[in-house]
Amino acid sequence: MLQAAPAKVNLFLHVTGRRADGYHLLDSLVVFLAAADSLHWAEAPALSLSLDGPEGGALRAEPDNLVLRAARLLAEATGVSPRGFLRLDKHLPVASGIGGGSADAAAALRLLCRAWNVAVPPDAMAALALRLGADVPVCLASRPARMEGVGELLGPAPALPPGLGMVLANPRVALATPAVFRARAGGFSPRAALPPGWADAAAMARDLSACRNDLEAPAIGLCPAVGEVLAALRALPGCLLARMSGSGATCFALLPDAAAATAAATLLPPEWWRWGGGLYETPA
Ligand SMILES: C[C@@](CO)(OP(=O)(O)O)[C@H](O)COP(=O)(O)OP(=O)(O)OC[C@H]1O[C@@H](n2ccc(N)nc2=O)[C@H](O)[C@@H]1O
Ligand SMILES: Nc1ncnc2c1ncn2[C@@H]1O[C@H](COP(=O)(O)OP(=O)(O)O)[C@@H](O)[C@H]1O
Repeated sequence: MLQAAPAKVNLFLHVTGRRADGYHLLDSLVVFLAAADSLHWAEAPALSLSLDGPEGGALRAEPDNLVLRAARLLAEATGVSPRGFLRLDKHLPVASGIGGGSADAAAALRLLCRAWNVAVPPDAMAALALRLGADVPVCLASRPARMEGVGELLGPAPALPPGLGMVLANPRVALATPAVFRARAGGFSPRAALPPGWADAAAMARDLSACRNDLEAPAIGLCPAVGEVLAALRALPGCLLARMSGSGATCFALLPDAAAATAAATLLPPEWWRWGGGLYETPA
């Protein structure tokens, strides 16, 4: 059994406030890309996880993978004993602002519901997801969404133009989310005003240019290479908009089509993690 765990990109990220517990209130437009980890499950009496793939090495030393935490939480919530051999094929860089860990956790919840033949009502599933991370609820459906609250309030995204292309680039520096939030200075941004949809990529880029990622400046302060990545993305042929995703350090460039994005990614420095393609096609 197999479940894709697609990368998320925050097309903009406004920090609109702060809760008493220190978590930040956000307004963000989230889309999912064909760039993905994949999680595999096979029958086995005990629960285990192996890490594979080009980015698996970065996680091998960590004691508690989000996939195993998701599995244990689901088992506890449904009263089953956790079982199965899980293999995570890791392609997305760790701690990079494209939600790889959150996508893996969401994929584990979905895959194990099928594998263990358990059903959890959508509201309870969303609550379980939120316990694993603020970004996990939006990753459960892996569809474009307007994300607010600390990540738990999900609404429809504006209708997106078909065939969008996206280039991702990461300078191979891990940025820890809490450190970037801590480095943020200044006040809060307003909620963005968005239209019901965009007819083409240029119109979308124009409206998105009026928004921002409020974590971009603090991330550049902690990791100046983010500035170099943004400059390189802006110089790509066909780039309509370049911005950092989430708490970084991965940045994206929006292009009018996926083929142009695939070609453009090859122009970036080979020592960076780089990817070009289209949006994730959510299975019906
Ligand atoms: C910033 C975002 C934007 O999509 O993406 P990433 O950079 O992680 O990809 C997310 O809100 C991250 O979500 P996630 O990575 O699941 O965060 P969590 O594990 O829940 O929280 C990690 C830490 O980030 C800070 N945090 C996270 C979310 C939020 N709304 N406010 C916060 O202040 C807190 O310091 C928290 O302890
Ligand atoms: N399967 C996983 N993939 C990525 N990170 C994981 C995973 N399991 C646990 N982690 C931990 O979660 C952290 C990623 O969190 P975060 O900084 O929010 O990443 P991102 O910005 O990519 O969403 C990593 O530093 C790592 O310690």
